[in-house]
Amino acid sequence: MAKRGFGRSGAEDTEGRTKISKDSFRRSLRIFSYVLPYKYKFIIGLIFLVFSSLTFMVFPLFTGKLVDSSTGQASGWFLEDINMIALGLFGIILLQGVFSFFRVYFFAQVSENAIADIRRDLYSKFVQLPISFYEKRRVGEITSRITTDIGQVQDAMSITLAELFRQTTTLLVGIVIIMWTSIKLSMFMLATFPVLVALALVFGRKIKALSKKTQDELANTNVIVEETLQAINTVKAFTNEMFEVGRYQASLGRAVQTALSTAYYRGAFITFIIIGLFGGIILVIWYGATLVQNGDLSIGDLISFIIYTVFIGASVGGLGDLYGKVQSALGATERILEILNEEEETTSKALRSLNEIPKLAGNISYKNVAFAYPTRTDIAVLNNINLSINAGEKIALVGPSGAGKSTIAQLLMRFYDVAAGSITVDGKDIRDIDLTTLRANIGIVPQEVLLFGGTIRENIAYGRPEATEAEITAAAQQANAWNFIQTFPEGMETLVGERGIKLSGGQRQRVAIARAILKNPAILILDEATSALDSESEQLVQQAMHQLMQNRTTIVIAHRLATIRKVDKILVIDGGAIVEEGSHDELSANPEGIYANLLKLQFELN
Ligand SMILES: Nc1ncnc2c1ncn2[C@@H]1O[C@H](COP(=O)(O)OP(=O)(O)OP(=O)(O)O)[C@@H](O)[C@H]1O
Repeated sequence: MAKRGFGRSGAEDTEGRTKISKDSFRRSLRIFSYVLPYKYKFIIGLIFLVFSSLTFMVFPLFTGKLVDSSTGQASGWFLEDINMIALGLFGIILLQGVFSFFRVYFFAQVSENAIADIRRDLYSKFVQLPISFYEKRRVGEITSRITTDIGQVQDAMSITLAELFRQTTTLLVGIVIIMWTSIKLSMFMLATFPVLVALALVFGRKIKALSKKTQDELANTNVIVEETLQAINTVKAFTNEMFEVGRYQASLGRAVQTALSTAYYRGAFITFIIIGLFGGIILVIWYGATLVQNGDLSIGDLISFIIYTVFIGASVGGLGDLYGKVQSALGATERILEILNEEEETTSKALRSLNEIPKLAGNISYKNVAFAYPTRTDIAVLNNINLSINAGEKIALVGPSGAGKSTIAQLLMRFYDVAAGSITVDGKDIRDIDLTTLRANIGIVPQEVLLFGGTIRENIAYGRPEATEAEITAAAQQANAWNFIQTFPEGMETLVGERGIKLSGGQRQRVAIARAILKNPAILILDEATSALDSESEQLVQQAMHQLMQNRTTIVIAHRLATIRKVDKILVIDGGAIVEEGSHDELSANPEGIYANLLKLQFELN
């Protein structure tokens, strides 16, 4: 399971459960605001829950009376006839069945709808949270909020709460009824039976923990299998087959050891249940039988007493289990609420077409920009960056890996805010430009193009969802993508992504270029692919990029210097600062310069 760690306020154990306290309970109650829109259904469900719980409690009473009526001991009760009581019993069961149906039905309506609302809000929050939120957490951790945690809250809403109510009613009403039936026998039973059930519960917990340990050990052995099968080439290349077999066997040995020590406790548990719990029941029956013998109790009363005892025992056990579930649900609720309280980016919340968004001209200027990533505030990634690009100009950022080139581009999109200095677009600080307007005016062709599962058309249209068919086709043509798309039997309708065909790196880049063409932004960020494409594909991509750059302010993050000779200005970045600046000719004329050296190096490599 993903590690939990959202800087929670409540104390949580390793399984993500929160101690039940007034405070944690009060905080978690806020999740019930999601139930409010469905409150009438909730109340109806609650009424059926009360009815079904109460009819359930009448069942043993009628059973006892049925037995008593056979010996004529039921006289004086409102139903005396054996057939009438049996009929009444049927009636009760029928009612309970019907009540239970409506209880489940109404609670499901409430919980399914409320949970879908929470899921929607959580997802909507996720996509609107700033990138820095994601830097601090792992994806597994975040997705477990929307799966595991929500699942626990759903259980709580649909099952746990109802069960809690039902078991508590059973316990309280059960005790009142048995007291009323026979106070002596009740005292005797209450002194023994619940103690035994509680012991069984503690014992059961211990076994559950041990079983979990066994499962973990087994999971460890599976990790070895998965790892080695995935890297089977490496295993064979290093002739480490027997080494891996040994590792697997050692891991299996540990799993067996844990399983065997669990079996010891499990055996003891079963023995305890048989001797202890059933022994307890025998004691109650024995004492009850002596009361019957002395004429203090009727047989029917004893039978209903025993059934109530079993009910009470089950509810004591059930409540213990429910306590753990409520703890988990509280923990999950707090983690969900914590995310819902996170501050989101100030993007526009309305769905607007790109045409409605104001167009920027694309004059960019960085003034004394300094920056450190929120996760590593101690490391200055950029220092004192000054640059300006006029609308329509093209610049290239070059420099060693890790110099800060991509960071410069990311700051322009306001994925992060600068630590010092300012970035302006058209003379306005980007912190004062509406975030949606800013980003809608920037197009990006990333290094690694990720396509969504869907058709090629949908992937291109992602650049501007309202684009017409003709516009999409034109974009594909300009991006040099049309030709390869035509070679697929389904053309634009070809599925890509996980369930579809896999496009090559160059093809994916051309889809990304088509997306950017469709978006038609004033500013363009081209993050060149680090791995070289084959020369034909390279040429097609370069042509398409060239087409895309026309009349746009462009920042090229270049890894291969051959592709950037035509830009207006080249900035050499090293250690987070601009160390050289000029045209290709100017920079290559300085033999001591970094650019000239990079050129030489690439030339030698090629
Ligand atoms: N999300 C991040 N969190 C923390 N540090 C980061 C993050 N992204 C990049 N860095 C660090 O910032 C520095 C600059 O990274 P950046 O990606 O801007 O370099 P680059 O010049 O684009 O490198 P490359 O050419 O390899 O893509 C590097 O030292 C990198 O380790």
